[in-house]
Amino acid sequence: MSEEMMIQMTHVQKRFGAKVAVKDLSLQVQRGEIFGLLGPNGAGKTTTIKMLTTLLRQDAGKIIVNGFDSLSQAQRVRQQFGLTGQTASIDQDLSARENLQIFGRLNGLSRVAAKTRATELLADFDLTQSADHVLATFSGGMRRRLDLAVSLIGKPAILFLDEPTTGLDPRTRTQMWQAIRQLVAAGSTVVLTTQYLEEADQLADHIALIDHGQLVASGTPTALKQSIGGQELELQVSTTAAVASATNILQAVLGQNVQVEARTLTVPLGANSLTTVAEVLTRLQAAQITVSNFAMHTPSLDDVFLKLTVGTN
Ligand SMILES: Nc1ncnc2c1ncn2[C@@H]1O[C@H](COP(=O)(O)OP(=O)(O)OP(=O)(O)O)[C@@H](O)[C@H]1O
Repeated sequence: MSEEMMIQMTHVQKRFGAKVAVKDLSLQVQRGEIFGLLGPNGAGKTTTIKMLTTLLRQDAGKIIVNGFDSLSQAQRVRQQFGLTGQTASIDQDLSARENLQIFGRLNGLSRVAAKTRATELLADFDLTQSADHVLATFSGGMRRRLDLAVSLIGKPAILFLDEPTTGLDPRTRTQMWQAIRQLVAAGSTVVLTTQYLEEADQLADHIALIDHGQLVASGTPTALKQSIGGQELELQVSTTAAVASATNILQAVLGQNVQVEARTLTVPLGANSLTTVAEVLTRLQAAQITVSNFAMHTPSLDDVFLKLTVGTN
């Protein structure tokens, strides 16, 4: 395995009875990146994360985490990562600082080291001001940041973030994204699962989209969006009588097939789209065709998701 690779899964399979939850899945996570694992409900994300974190054993294939084999070196693999979602085990009657110190001690740090680490993490996650308040007074966003801080006590090489911002308001979500970006800037590798495609788009360097336990697409968010097509121009003419001549103009200028639905015309745009769109408008005006609606669309990750996955429901 190359030095840059933090996780390498090759031809991994997992069944539950007759149900194949993960089928011949191969994935690679580079050191220092945010890797987004996406897929519809039942796609196999949880099963994959459980195998990566040694909570489940795969039936076939190989998983190497930071150089260690998930089956024969499970203990070493467990030392490589932090997991979020441990807030359940955090004591509500203690302060953020006290909780961090306790987790530090549980992670094998000395009393002094646990204190120092707690102070560092409180500063990193903007919790210094509330450090000595009991958790019962914390907002959802503060709890989530503390949860992230707790998972980083042992300075893990990899962090698994499962739905890190579910239920947070937009402002708090943006703060969480900032905290995650800072982690990666400081050298961590993050594996992220999320229902929010915008979150993956904002954060992930690389995305693997899975469905029915199989990889259906992988790449940077930009590459995935480009893979399902580039920009489209959509315009609506005000009268049905103008549809035919507008179609001719679009075809002539853009050299692409025009999709017509009632008075709405849709056509893919190539490179130099702004110049060609300007020409389309000039020609439509010259032909005295009135446009009642006009839009340019760039595919979003939602489009990628909907186009490439089916899901179980
Ligand atoms: N312990 C189990 N026993 C039987 N089937 C299981 C078990 N765990 C998962 N499955 C099945 O394996 C498939 C993949 O499940 P998994 O939980 O990995 O999907 P997921 O992508 O995490 O879905 P979600 O987004 O809903 O959490 C599903 O069809 C699920 O019903």
